[in-house]
Amino acid sequence: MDQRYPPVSMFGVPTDVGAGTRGASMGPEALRVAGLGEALRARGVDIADAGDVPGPKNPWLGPVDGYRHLDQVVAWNQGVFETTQAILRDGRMPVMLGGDHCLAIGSIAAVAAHCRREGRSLRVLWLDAHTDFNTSTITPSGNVHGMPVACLCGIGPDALTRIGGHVPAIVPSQVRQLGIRSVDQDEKRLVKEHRLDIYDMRYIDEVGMKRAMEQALQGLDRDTHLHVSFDVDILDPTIAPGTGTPIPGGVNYREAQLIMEMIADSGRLRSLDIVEVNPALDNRNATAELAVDLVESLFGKSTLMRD
Ligand SMILES: NC(=[NH2+])NCCC[C@H](N)C(=O)O
Ligand SMILES: [Mn+2]
Ligand SMILES: [Mn+2]
Repeated sequence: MDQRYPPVSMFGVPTDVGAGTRGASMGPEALRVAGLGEALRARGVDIADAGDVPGPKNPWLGPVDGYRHLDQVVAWNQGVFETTQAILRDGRMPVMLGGDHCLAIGSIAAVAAHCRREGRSLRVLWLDAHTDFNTSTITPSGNVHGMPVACLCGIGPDALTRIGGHVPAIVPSQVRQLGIRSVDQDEKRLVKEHRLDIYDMRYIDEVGMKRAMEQALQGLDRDTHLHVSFDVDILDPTIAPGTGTPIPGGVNYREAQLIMEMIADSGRLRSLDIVEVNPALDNRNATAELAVDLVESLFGKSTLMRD
């Protein structure tokens, strides 16, 4: 299997405007300090650091009409969209360092537009404790990081659903969600209604991670673009405490490695988000360091034994 990767451009998006706890804005620097660039370079990946996307400061206000900081969320996502698009046009693989998970609206909208242009199929693998499928009317918090999947599927405010120029940017059948264990009451109804393909922790407990991942990756073909949106709160909080909305009962270290190894084996990874690292809540950068370790596996580190 072809284990080579296209050249990578990582970029930081230092904001927490979509979250209800401050600190994910420090995520990009924490991932750099944990050695993300060096680790991938040591693996032979051609990786450049495109620096940080600019955007407005966090005004730290309450929700208005069901959204907290909607204007700021839109502005940041516009920047993410443009940066992701420019990287893809250069023939490189975008790796977004968040920031909170609302930023996946911009990155995935750009990836979807790119796939549409190139006539390639897109699969989104959403690694998360949460389904992030809320809307302004059902959200318990108003935090837009709980809404990106819905927005990408065309359910949300125009300013966010239209970012990629095509509404909806993606359809639910392109998405697989893995690691889920916290879904709000009305959000449950909505994900069922839209038939999201969800591999929740209960399912993983019952069938095991190998089988769950095989199913989540089923149907990829030679020219499928696989986008991985890695919310570090998929991990159990005992190993990844540095995140704003930790939920007990997450994936353990070996399960997390297996997820990444199986994605690497697919040979289809073409874009990545690493989001919700919150250094203010972390224990000596352990969460960023674990994320770097896992991303190394995503780029083939632990396939050595099978080469
Ligand atoms: N990307 C995240 N960490 N999302 C957490 C969302 C939590 C909760 N469901 C909410 O909507 O407020
Ligand atoms: Mn999330
Ligand atoms: Mn989450």
